Amino acid sequence: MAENRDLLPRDELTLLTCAEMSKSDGFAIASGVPGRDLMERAGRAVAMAVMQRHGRRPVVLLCGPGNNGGDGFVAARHLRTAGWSVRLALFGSLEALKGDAAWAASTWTGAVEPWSAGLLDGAPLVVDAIFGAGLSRKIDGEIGTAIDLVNERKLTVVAVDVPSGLHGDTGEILGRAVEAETTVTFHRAKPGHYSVEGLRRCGYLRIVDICIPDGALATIDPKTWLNAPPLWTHLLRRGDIADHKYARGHLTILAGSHATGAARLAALAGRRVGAGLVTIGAFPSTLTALQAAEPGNLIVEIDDAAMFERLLGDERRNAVLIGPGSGVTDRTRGAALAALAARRRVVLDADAITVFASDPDLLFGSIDGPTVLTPHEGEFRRLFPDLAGKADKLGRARRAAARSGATILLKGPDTVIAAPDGRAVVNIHASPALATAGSGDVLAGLIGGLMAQELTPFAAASAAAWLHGECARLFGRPGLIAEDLPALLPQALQSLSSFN
Ligand SMILES: NC(=O)C1=CN([C@@H]2O[C@H](COP(=O)(O)OP(=O)(O)OC[C@H]3O[C@@H](n4cnc5c(N)ncnc54)[C@H](O)[C@@H]3O)[C@@H](O)[C@H]2O)[C@@H](O)CC1
Ligand SMILES: Nc1ncnc2c1ncn2[C@@H]1O[C@H](COP(=O)(O)OP(=O)(O)O)[C@@H](O)[C@H]1O
Ligand SMILES: [K+]
Repeated sequence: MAENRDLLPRDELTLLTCAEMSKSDGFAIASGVPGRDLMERAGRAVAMAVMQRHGRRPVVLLCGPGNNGGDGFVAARHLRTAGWSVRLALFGSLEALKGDAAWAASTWTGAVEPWSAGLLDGAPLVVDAIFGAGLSRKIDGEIGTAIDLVNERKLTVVAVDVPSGLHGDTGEILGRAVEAETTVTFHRAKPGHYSVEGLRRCGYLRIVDICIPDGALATIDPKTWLNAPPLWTHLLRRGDIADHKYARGHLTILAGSHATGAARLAALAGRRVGAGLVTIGAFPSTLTALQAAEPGNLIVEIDDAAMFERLLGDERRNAVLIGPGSGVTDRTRGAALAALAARRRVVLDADAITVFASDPDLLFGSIDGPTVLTPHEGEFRRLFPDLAGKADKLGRARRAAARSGATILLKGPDTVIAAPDGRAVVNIHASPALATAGSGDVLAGLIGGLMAQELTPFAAASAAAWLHGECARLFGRPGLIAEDLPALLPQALQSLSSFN
């Protein structure tokens, strides 16, 4: 198999933090593109979005004290030139505007009004140019009142860069945030756009090119991408004439004393995604039941961790999945430690995460090879109590990956996959229908199946998360259950041909 089966960074899928975006602007300006040209393009793009997405109607621009407000002044000018009825309110004073924003305000010949609730009478379309990348504290006072009123009245809002109140990096809501119909952002999206709060508030996201030179990304060395097939589709095996099943890897899954369905779902996913063989290590009392199930699974008896360790004496068992239905037992803990010590490609999910709750450092100290942990928030809390329950999912997953030495796949509508070296991918290719028992087992099986085919943990977890979401989307009607997902994998894999 190919030597480097890692994710391929793609410029077009890069996500930039607010600081990285500001660095890009700096690069553009240093390359001879004046800052006001960037603002002109940004504001014009906002006006275009308003006109393309909405029929002509009165529009009110709410402008803040920084450059986000500057974009608003430019948009107001273009809308008025196009014949729209435009009113503009500024939070703060014209005299206090600086730099490009002061220039933008000087090109606006209409009235600059103070904020008043009356501006929203008659349900105008609202352009939210209050705060963007410069949001630095909770929104309250007059601006808070204005945002609350816009939201309460359910006015149609086009937001500039981010809905004001949404933090572009962490996806946190600082006090409150605008609920937008469309958000127009510039150059590249930010992680916050794809956080749960961002997905709720951005509406349709339009990413506009404002002519920042290509070289800008190279100077930033970005570390975050939106998950999509161009990152990893080249790593998926195509059939080779010399193939044999061992060439496609052998995934071994540890089942428990009950809930054998979890291991079966994972095994189906592992085989469908291309592992050459999948073995289920069965507890003695479940042996017969598992042997009577899917005929393509190999079943071996595993009483305890020592037996599992002996099983790994076969070098061809290159990937191991422990956790789905494995049980929170010494057998599970011992098997996980044996797989890590044997430097196999290891996926630890569910019970194999929970079993280390009393001693996470034992787990972290044992991770020295390609490893993925796939916690949901509850399981994450057990291993990383100090990082749990806060905003900034991306930052939390990154810190967990650095601390544990494993790739962390932190689940949810905005699944984050973070590698120990600081790289991260955000996956929003999903469906709420995945919130069904057993769907996580399928995901774990997909990761294990791809690791068996020697994808790196980061690439395997990214590809698996996308394929998992694609299966749910392909189902395309209500009533999805976990069993449906593996059956849809062939179609999901086939759909990747359009990305080649
Ligand atoms: N140079 C660039 O990077 C470009 C930036 N552009 C726009 O510029 C924006 C960033 O501009 P800025 O850095 O000036 O930042 P913002 O315009 O987002 O806001 C900064 C101002 O808001 C104040 N502020 C922050 N949080 C507050 C709160 N909760 N309550 C009250 N005041 C608060 C700050 O003290 C500062 O005065 C981007 O979002 C984008 O819209 C575009 O013009 C394109 C080019
Ligand atoms: N609202 C949602 N939108 C998108 N994906 C979701 C949502 N809720 C759950 N999922 C996905 O479904 C899977 C559920 O996994 P998990 O909680 O481990 O379930 P189980 O253990 O029952 O199999 C995860 O991949 C998660 O990201
Ligand atoms: K905004």
